[in-house]
This record gives sequence, structure tokens and C-alpha cells, in this order.
Amino acid sequence: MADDVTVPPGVAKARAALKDVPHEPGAPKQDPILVADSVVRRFGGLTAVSVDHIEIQRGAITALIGPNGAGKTTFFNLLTGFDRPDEGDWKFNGKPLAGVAAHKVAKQGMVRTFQLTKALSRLTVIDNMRLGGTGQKGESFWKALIPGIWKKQEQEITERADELLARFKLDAKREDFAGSLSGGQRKLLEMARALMVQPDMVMLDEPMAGVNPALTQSLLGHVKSLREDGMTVLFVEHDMDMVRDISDWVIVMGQGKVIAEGTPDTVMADPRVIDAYLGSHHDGTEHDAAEVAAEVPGADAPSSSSVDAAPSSAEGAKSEGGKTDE
Ligand SMILES: Nc1ncnc2c1ncn2[C@@H]1O[C@H](COP(=O)(O)OP(=O)(O)OP(=O)(O)O)[C@@H](O)[C@H]1O
Repeated sequence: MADDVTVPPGVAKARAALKDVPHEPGAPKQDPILVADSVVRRFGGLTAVSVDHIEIQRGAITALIGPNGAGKTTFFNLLTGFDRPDEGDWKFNGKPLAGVAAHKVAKQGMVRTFQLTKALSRLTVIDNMRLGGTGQKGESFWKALIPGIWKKQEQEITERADELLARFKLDAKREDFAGSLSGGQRKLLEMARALMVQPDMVMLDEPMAGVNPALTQSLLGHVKSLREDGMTVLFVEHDMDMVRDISDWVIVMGQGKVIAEGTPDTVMADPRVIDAYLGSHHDGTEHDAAEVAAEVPGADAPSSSSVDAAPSSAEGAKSEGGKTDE
């Protein structure tokens, strides 16, 4: 490809690592940062997650997609310690992490973004950042009791927070209440806050939800820059334009299982994937053809993020209680 000359080093490295990986569920990776086996989560009679094997390539951006109810969020919650599996094991950086509590998972270097809760909306932007910095790698309770060390650490946390606010162009909002930010700025704050713990892997939950198309490029740029900084990114997203734009690899879930894996182009043309999305609409309710086409990755959807993003935006606004950029 002619434009390969200008491919940034992080992209080139991720592509090279994934070049020979077979496009099939559970495919082994060259250098996986996360390996999970036989992860099952049931809610009563419903098996929400039943993942036999999954590997996430270090340094790459991997998208986790699938129709509504496929089990993506539940799987995310399990991996990050916010929910417990009925069965299953996984290792992060070679260390077992199954059943480990969320704050300890973050200390190991795997962190997820969170939508701003009402309580956090009432804090200033800088206080949100400082809060994100507590529980850093190496921080101990006993050290925190010694005033000198505590003060120094607090100063370091504030310096790091200010650096990140500048990087995410939120420095002008430093003293504003987080609740006053637009949808896109909130997403930037969520990402910046996650970086306070200097993670190896960042997990983003619908980073495009509630984001005005005008801020989309800036947000995508920030996600890509994480890869250039050597971080691994795993994200759940319904916006297929974003998935196509930034993913090195795509993992598709359907009814709790991994049903396909591969590069964005191959996955989105995979009949199993298209079937899974169409199948999710075989629920007895009537759906507009354009609505189905917009959500099915390989279908001839009117290519518009706004169509894809519409349900996510509504969800984002609903769950955050905040305003979107629109
Ligand atoms: N706490 C819970 N109690 C009971 N059922 C649950 C619970 N959480 C999730 N489920 C069910 O588990 C299944 C998987 O849900 P999950 O939210 O993980 O899917 P998803 O792929 O993230 O969907 P979406 O894209 O709509 O967010 C769904 O059928 C859902 O109703």
C-alpha cells in the first residue's frame, strides 16, 4: 500500500503482530496481554457469557462488537473485576486475575473507563482526575499514613492530572464541575481519568456514545495515541464507522460466545456476523429496514455514524444523566 510509508510505528507493529493470525474464534496471538479460558456467567437460566478461549494482542486496538444482549458488557465487567464469573480463568500479563476485585485489577495495569456518575458530576474536573489517581501501582496504605510521602504523592498525582488535562485539551475546564461538560468532553475526561493509573491496557465502554460528530475525530485521535504510547486497547462499540476506522482486530460476540474474529473488513463481511445481527432482530417486533441495515456491520447501510450512533447516544444520555453534544 502506498500510504504504508506514513503508517505510525504503533499501527505497523500491531498489524505485523496480527498478520498471520487465523481469522477464527479463539485464535492464538503472537504476544497476548490477556488470555481467558472457559469464562461463563449465568443469570438464572440465562447464560450471558460463555467464552471458550480468547486472546488479546498486546499493543493493538481490539474492538468487541455484537448485537444487543450478546454479552459484551457482562464480559467486560467480569474481566475488570466488577462481576464474578460462575466459571473461568484468565491471565493478564501472565498473572491470574479471575475473581480479583476491580481496584486490584486496576493496580495490575488493566483499567476501564466509566461513565460519569451523578456524584462525580458534582466534583470538579481536576478532582475527578485526582480521584482517578488513587490506588496507583505501588501505592500502599502504610505509605499513605506517612505525611511526607503522602504529600509528595499528592503533588505527583496533581502534576500527572494537569499533564493529562493539557493532552486532552481539558485544561481550560480544570475547575469546572464535570457535570457541566458536553458529552464528548465527558468521554475525554473518562479516558484521561483512566490514564491516571498508568495502565498497560485500557478498556473503553462505548467511547462514542453521546459524542457530537465534530468531536469524533479528536476522540479517535486520542484512542489511536494510546496505541502509539504502547498501550493495549479493548473497546465495546456499536458505531461501526469507529470500529472500521481504528481497530486492528475485531472480536464478535453472539449469544455469549465468540462467533468470529479477524480484521475489520473480513469480520464485517462474515455471513455468521451478519446473521447474528439479523438474528438479534428476530424477536417478534417489527424493525425498519434502514434500522436493521444500519446496525448490521456488512450490510449496505447508509454510511453514517449518526445513524449508528443514534441508539448509543440515547443510551449514553440516559445512563449518564448528562447532555450529549447534540
Ligand atoms: N444483572 C443482570 N441480571 C440479569 N440478566 C442480565 C444482567 N446483566 C445482563 N443480563 C443479560 O445478559 C445478556 C447479556 O447482556 P449484556 O449487557 O452483557 O449484553 P451486551 O452485548 O453488552 O448488550 P448491549 O450492546 O445492548 O449493551 C442479556 O440478555 C442481558 O439481559
